[in-house]
Amino acid sequence: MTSMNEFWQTCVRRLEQELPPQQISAWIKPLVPLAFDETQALLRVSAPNRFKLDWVRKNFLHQIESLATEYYERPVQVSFELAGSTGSAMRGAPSAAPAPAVPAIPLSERPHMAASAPAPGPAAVAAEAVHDRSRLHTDLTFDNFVTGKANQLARAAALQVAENPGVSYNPLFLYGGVGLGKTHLIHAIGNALLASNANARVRYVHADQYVSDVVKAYQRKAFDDFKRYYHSLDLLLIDDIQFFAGKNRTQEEFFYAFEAMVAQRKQIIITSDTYPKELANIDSRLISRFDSGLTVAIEPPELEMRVAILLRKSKTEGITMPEEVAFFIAKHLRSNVRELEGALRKVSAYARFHGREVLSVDVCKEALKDLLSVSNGQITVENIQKTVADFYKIKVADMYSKRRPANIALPRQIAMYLAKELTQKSLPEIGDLFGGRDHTTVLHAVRKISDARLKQTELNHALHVLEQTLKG
Ligand SMILES: Nc1ncnc2c1ncn2[C@@H]1O[C@H](COP(=O)(O)OP(=O)(O)OP(=O)(O)O)[C@@H](O)[C@H]1O
Repeated sequence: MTSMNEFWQTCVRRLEQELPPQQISAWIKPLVPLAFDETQALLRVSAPNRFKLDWVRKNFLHQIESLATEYYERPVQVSFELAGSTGSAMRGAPSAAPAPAVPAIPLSERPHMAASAPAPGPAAVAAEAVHDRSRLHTDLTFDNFVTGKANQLARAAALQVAENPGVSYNPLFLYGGVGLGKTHLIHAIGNALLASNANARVRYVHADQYVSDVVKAYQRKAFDDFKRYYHSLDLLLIDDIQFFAGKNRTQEEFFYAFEAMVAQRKQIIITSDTYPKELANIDSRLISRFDSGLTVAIEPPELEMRVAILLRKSKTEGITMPEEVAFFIAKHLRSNVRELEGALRKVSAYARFHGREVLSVDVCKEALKDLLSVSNGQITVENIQKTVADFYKIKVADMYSKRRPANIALPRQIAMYLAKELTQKSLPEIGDLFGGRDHTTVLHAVRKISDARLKQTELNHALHVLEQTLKG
């Protein structure tokens, strides 16, 4: 038996001693351990549906993490995910595989709870059914969305749309890099709308899921049902629309859904990793539709906001985090909120394991050793190359390669420009680090980008985001 399976058996036995049998059969038995990642000390566990997933995450995460930490004799993080999904459930992006009009989990399938258990009442169960149908994650609300300069416009637009769906901005198009809160914000809009109108037909869908719904409708010859379902929604939240790239049939279907919904003043909210005109392999008709409402960016959080996020999240998790500790983490981890959440979980698992009730900077240094060594505050050319390559979704290797297509040449010139701007390196040194290029090539890139950023708003915005990411 693998050590993971052995752990799981031990874990279930231990929980059986602590919890009533109904809770064990309702929540614990349906869980399946998937894999234990030795290097990250991360245990992945699947839950059969979103309802159970939310519930176990809320109520049993710490218990299971403590047991795992005890068993493996080092701090272990547990990540729950939906059975059949590949991504981490921490991302809050449900990716269950629904046929278009999916019924909520039948009440008969819902677990029966012991009186002493943290059980949802009938109203909560009904609300869960609505949320299950909408695929909304109830934890992602405006209340727990921390605001700062980086996201205040996006939040204001989102609030406006939640209050007046279909009227103010349609579509609302939110874009920004990974882990900056786009998914959170659109769930918040859905949750707010359902709170004010429980009958509203709301649906969150990840673009990937929409693509697979189209494929299923195609295979089952069920396009009428598919259309009827999507066209009948009051609010459609579609996440990561860049995944539509090259999927022509999906784009066509979405175009019809879009036209039908907007004509009836039904609200559409779209997120993407970039602004509409920059979307690759998406039909220009769609791009112009995306741009016809309001397009707002979410930028990487500034220092104060990162601190506020850490303080807020630690409080929610019941962890005492002094401000200096929050500042320490926030100064070192700058790229996105998901990274901050990961750090917080690591630190708290470490502290629990070592019996430290109050977190200190030393505990953080120790717990985050690996993360901190990568981002030790120094801006290096390697750092710039990696950040720019990630941003433009090209390979880091293309920074040194001789390839010259425009989608590579421009990011490479941007990276050279940033290397000159943010490091002490000379032009020849930078040239060397970009695959042995001549210093005149670097000079040309620096001049070209500094001129272009004065004239092109989008380029200037991209540079601003990159500088912010690199500088923190
Ligand atoms: N402003 C914020 N306040 C509180 N939590 C936040 C905030 N922004 C992001 N988060 C949290 O950070 C995590 C990542 O955010 P989210 O999944 O919304 O990112 P995203 O922009 O959709 O990223 P991706 O493009 O990778 O899907 C989530 O757990 C979310 O709740």
